[in-house]
Amino acid sequence: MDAGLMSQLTLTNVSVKLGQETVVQDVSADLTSSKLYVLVGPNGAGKTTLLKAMASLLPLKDGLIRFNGEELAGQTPARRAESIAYLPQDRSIAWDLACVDVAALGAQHLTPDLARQKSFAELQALGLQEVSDRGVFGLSGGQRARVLLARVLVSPAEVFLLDEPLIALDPAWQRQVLIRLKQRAEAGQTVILSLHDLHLAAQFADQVLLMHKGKLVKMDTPENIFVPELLSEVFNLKGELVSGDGQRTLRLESLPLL
Ligand SMILES: Nc1ncnc2c1ncn2[C@@H]1O[C@H](COP(=O)(O)OP(=O)(O)OP(=O)(O)O)[C@@H](O)[C@H]1O
Repeated sequence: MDAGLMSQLTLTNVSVKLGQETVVQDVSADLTSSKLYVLVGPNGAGKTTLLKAMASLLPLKDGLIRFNGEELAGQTPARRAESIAYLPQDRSIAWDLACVDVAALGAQHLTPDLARQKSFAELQALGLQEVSDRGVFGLSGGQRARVLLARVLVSPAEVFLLDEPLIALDPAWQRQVLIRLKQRAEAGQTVILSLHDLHLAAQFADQVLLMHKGKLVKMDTPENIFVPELLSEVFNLKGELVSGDGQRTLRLESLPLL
């Protein structure tokens, strides 16, 4: 992508308070287009909260989030939706609409016919062409998760925020979805997702955001994040990343419980 067309999501000293607790603390990062970012961290590290804050679904206690220099908090939801799409962790769907119609809800910028066409193409890419006319209540958990992912991917947004997009997917579809998301990054979009599977994070991420206790410990390449000291300090795991033939393999062992 031409450097002049790069888009940038900028977090400056972002803190979020939930109840009495500051659960995201002083996070700063520049997230640019054409990259796949993976948020990792133990349960309760603040990944979901940070993604919701980036989607402007939570107010900030401190700090700023800007997209291409413009503060998101001041924008109308419709304006924000032009730049940012969000997949929540909750995969519930309220109505038993056909898959193709659920996915088309993400493409409100198009005419109904074009939205359905685009949504069918995305469902096809996610292996759901045969069930596209079926009601979502009759799908398996993994199929429904892919329909909701399609709804996000048909949007015109430049940034995709995806909270645990691989939940409920079998191992083959976990990889297919990551390949699809990587294609989106290569096509110039910014893809930011949370994952618990560190092996997949190591293989697919361009940059990893390592979170622990509400703080961004480090944002860097998998090679510089999955090092023995950080794996032990943050995850209580013994491990190392082995690179070769363009592949990254993470070897992990448990340490005794703290
Ligand atoms: N409504 C709330 N009020 C108070 N604290 C909350 C609230 N929601 C979440 N928290 C706390 O905020 C912290 C961060 O939660 P968050 O869901 O962002 O973590 P996470 O990294 O996504 O975790 P997981 O991997 O378990 O999904 C946790 O300690 C959680 O208990």
